[in-house]
This record gives sequence, structure tokens and C-alpha cells, in this order.
Amino acid sequence: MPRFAANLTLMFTEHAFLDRFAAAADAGFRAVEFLFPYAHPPEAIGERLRRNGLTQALFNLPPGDWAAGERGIAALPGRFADLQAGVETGLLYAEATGVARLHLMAGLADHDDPEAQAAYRRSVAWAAERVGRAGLNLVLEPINARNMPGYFLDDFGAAAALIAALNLPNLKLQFDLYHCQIMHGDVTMRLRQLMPIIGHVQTASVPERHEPGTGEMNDAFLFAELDRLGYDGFVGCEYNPRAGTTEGLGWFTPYRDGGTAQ
Ligand SMILES: O=C(O)C(=O)[C@H](O)CO
Ligand SMILES: [Mg+2]
Repeated sequence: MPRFAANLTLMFTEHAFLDRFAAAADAGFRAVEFLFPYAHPPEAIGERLRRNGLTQALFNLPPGDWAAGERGIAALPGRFADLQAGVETGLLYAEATGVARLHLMAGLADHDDPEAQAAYRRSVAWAAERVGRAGLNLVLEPINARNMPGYFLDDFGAAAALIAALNLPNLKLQFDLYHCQIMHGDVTMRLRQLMPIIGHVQTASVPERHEPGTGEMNDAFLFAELDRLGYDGFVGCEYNPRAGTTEGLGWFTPYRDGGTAQ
């Protein structure tokens, strides 16, 4: 039975961010994820988790200037010091929340540019080693070009090749089912092939990025496949509710009160 994590950046937006933790717990979630916690003190996030009996499944390391259009800085030459500072900030929130994995975004850069490739490899290797010393995994997520034009990490094969090349025990793949379908298709076979390096999974319907079961994929089949493959991590619900978060949770009913993955 997959352990689903409500994505509080996209779900329960009927509430202020710090009130979404209670809303997710009331809806039956036992875990949450979000993009960025940095607008709030780490203690406030940790307190909401404890108060609502929630596990923090994932969040992203600081992405640079998101409002200005940056989507990560790991592949941007000349931003290594910012990358290092961002990892230290992320680790403060990791300590407050007990999260076991952090997502490092690559940024908008030409994936064929040797300087961007070198910057990214350096950033990933350093960040993985640094978060590893705190007992955490670092996950890398390929993102499709329709949602994020120009994103550096835009291929599952490239992500898997870098993870293999660096061969770090805590460097894993963030397998977003939504992106895989859009970029490559053949989702079940890629899950089977890449399962040994998967550190986090996310779900959303394709093409609209709404609730599971509302798009072209048989999402329930994929969730059962994760069970068949022995995946014991979280599945982040990174979708935009079609019409009200709670109203759209019918898909979740068979999975409510999932397990206790860390
Ligand atoms: O874009 C996605 O799918 C993600 O999971 C990133 O972390 C946020 O954009
Ligand atoms: Mg995702």
C-alpha cells in the first residue's frame, strides 16, 4: 500500500500554508511534502508536523530566486557558493522536520553545455556528501520541458547515468510519474528498470496535472506496481485539485491510513 504525502504547495490551498498541515491530517494523510518551507521559521513547520502527527516526506532545497524565474542553481556556473549556502539552510529545516530526503533542483541551463554539466556534477556530488553527513538522501528529478522550458535535467536516462557515475549511496532519483509519462511514456517499464535508484515518487494525472485517475494513465495500476516492486517510500501527491481539495479526494479513499514509511 503506497504511503501518500499531501503536497501542501498545491493541495489544501483553501487554507493558509501553516493551516494546511491540519487539513491534510484531517483528510487522512499521514505525510506531507511541499516545494519550499523557507517563508516560515523551521520551528513552525516542525511544530505543525508534531501537532498533527505527520511525517515530512520531502521538500526542495532553496532554488535561487524563484520569483525572478530561477528554478534551481545546481547547473549554473558561478553559483556554487549560493548552492552551498542553500544546502546549509535546507539542513536547518531538515533538522526541524525530520525529513529523510531533499530534492536538489538543477536550474535553467543547456543540458549540452559542458560548463553547466560540470557545475551540475560538482553541485550534486558536494550536496550529496553534505546531506549524507546529516543522514539524508539527495534526490534528483527530471522535469518535462512543457512545465519547465529550459530545465537542465530533462531526461530520466541522463539522471540515472549521473547517479550511476557518482555512485553515492545516498544519491537517488525522484521519479515523478507525471513527468515520465510526458517525457518518455513506458512508465511501468521505467519504474521496473529504475527502482533500485528511486528515492521518492510523485503522482499527478496527465496531461492536466489533477487528481490521480483523472487522466490518460491508469494511476491505480501504477500504485499497485509500486507495491509489486517493493517500493517502501512515499508517493507525493503533486497535483492541482480540479475543484476543491477535499472534494477531489475520492481517489484516496482506498489508500487512506497508509503505512509508516520514513
Ligand atoms: O516540478 C516538479 O514536478 C517538482 O517536483 C519540483 O520539485 C517543483 O517544481
Ligand atoms: Mg515533481
